Amino acid sequence: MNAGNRFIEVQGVEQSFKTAKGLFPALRGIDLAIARGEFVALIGHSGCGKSSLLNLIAGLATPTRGVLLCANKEIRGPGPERAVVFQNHSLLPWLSCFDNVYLAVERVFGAKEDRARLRQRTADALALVGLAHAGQKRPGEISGGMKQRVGIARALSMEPQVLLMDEPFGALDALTRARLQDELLEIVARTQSTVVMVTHDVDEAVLLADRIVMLSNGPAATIGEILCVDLPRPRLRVELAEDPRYLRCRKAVIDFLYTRQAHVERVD
Ligand SMILES: Nc1ncnc2c1ncn2[C@@H]1O[C@H](COP(=O)(O)OP(=O)(O)OP(=O)(O)O)[C@@H](O)[C@H]1O
Repeated sequence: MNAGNRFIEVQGVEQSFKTAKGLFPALRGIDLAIARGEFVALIGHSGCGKSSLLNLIAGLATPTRGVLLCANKEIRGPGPERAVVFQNHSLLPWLSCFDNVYLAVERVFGAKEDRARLRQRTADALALVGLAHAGQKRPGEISGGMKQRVGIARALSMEPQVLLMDEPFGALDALTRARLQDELLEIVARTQSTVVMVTHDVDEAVLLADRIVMLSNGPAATIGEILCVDLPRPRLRVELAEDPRYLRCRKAVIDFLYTRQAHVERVD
């Protein structure tokens, strides 16, 4: 990766948490460079520190040691260029889907653009995830998959340079999850976004990512291995199922998780 391609940089990062029993070292010695437009999946056993690393890139936490950069600027807090999608979608239940997205659009573009333009941006983002018809519904009136799509629309509506996703499909049934993965592949291809996604799902990581960053078990988790997924795009899940390259990548991740980092907790 050449120097100009180091869009997100994680340099010598350590993250420790204060606990009742003293300082808990969650992450240690994390070095990672992510290129603009790259899709990176973070995978590892439960509790190894995936969310902690994502939160650091999001600027929701500051590292105990080391530094994180986005476009050569130190990450010192959250910013509209780095939008986050959480597993629980975190929509405001009293607002319509449209207004949930509008709120984010207004925060980012409200100072410079008129109301009609902001509404157009909101409508475009909902259309991008196939929810043009559901704008007036409240989160309580739509399915889990639709809520997650609103969360993605809200993130995309900010035109972020980076999409940070923490197990965005983890709470969904397998079919809905597959559909949203396919939609995400299309959206990312269209928007050329840089994506960092935390997942427990080996197939999801291989289907979506350009590189899979595998974290070792904690405490003091570090990057155990990075796998380049050399599958051409567009990727079609039905064709991939029997592709030897797909199966090779899948096996490499499974070997890492179950042989080298054997652990009994949940990994799909
Ligand atoms: N605020 C905190 N205070 C104390 N310990 C924390 C805090 N946040 C995370 N930890 C600990 O740091 C470690 C890493 O947590 P993290 O949530 O990043 O793991 P994860 O890989 O995302 O887990 P999961 O896959 O189960 O979501 C865990 O042992 C967790 O208990």
